[in-house]
Amino acid sequence: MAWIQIRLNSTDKKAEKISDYLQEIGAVSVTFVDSQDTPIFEPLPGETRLWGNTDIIALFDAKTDMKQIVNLLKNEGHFSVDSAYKIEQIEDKDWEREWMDNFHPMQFGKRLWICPSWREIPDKNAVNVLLDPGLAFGTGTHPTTALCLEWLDSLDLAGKTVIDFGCGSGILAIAALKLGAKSAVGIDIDPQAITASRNNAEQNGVSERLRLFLSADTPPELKADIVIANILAGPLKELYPVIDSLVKPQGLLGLSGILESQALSVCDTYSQTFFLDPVTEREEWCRITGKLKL
Ligand SMILES: C[S@@+](CC[C@H](N)C(=O)[O-])C[C@H]1O[C@@H](n2cnc3c(N)ncnc32)[C@H](O)[C@@H]1O
Repeated sequence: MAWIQIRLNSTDKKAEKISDYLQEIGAVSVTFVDSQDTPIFEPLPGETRLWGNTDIIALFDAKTDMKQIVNLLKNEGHFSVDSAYKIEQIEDKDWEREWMDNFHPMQFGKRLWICPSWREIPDKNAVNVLLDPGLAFGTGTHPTTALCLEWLDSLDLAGKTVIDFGCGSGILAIAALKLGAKSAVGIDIDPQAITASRNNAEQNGVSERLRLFLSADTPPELKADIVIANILAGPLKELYPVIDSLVKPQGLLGLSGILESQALSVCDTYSQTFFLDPVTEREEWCRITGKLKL
């Protein structure tokens, strides 16, 4: 399978914002490379690097209209009309190798680590989730996933049931199971996410405790002690009646994928039936948590 990659240079400060935007407009992965340290990423012809810093490499499906992607980036002010960028067609194996070079174990909260399978596990006594980058969202590198993982790490999940709504790679459900949850359910609209979650659960030895459903096939009476949903503010508001109905009485809710500027309106919606905690922010993104009132 072939992919299209766009590479552009940015200041370190702007890189996260551009990465978030690239993922919003369909990038299946975004990687940062320190442009100072990597001779293979020399400045492109015509590119002046006033601040040195970061190369952003985003991967899109081969059918993507890259002219449209470039126009969207320019319209959003993420780079100027004459900024240098490079678009190239690449093969699966090249992309995988690039990911392997740039993906390292990451710690979330006190107990939890997400570790690529080809790296040494830094702390064998920690709760280690083995997870390799794939085509479904969720490796821990995005602030919204990180916020969710840290929340799960902070909870006592022993014996609890968990629903991961919008499971992507299954990272949150698998982390919850490894942190002690009794069982978990992953739900997604994307069949690729269901496949990725199943494979990742197998790799982590938790597949017997994880059930997976496409949204349309979700059993009607499904409920859990803890529901976590890292989608986006718009869908989270639209899905309020569905997500609300999935939480058991006195159950906990964690929401992410919400920009700071959207937090108030998501809180307005969910405070109808949840006691909400103070909002937690990270790099323009938010996490909203709470407890069902009834
Ligand atoms: C930002 S990713 C989150 C993945 C993972 N849970 C994480 O935290 O990294 C959002 C996921 O929600 C799924 N999604 C979007 N809208 C949905 C909906 N209406 N119902 C179920 N899943 C949805 C997407 O397919 C995607 O896999």
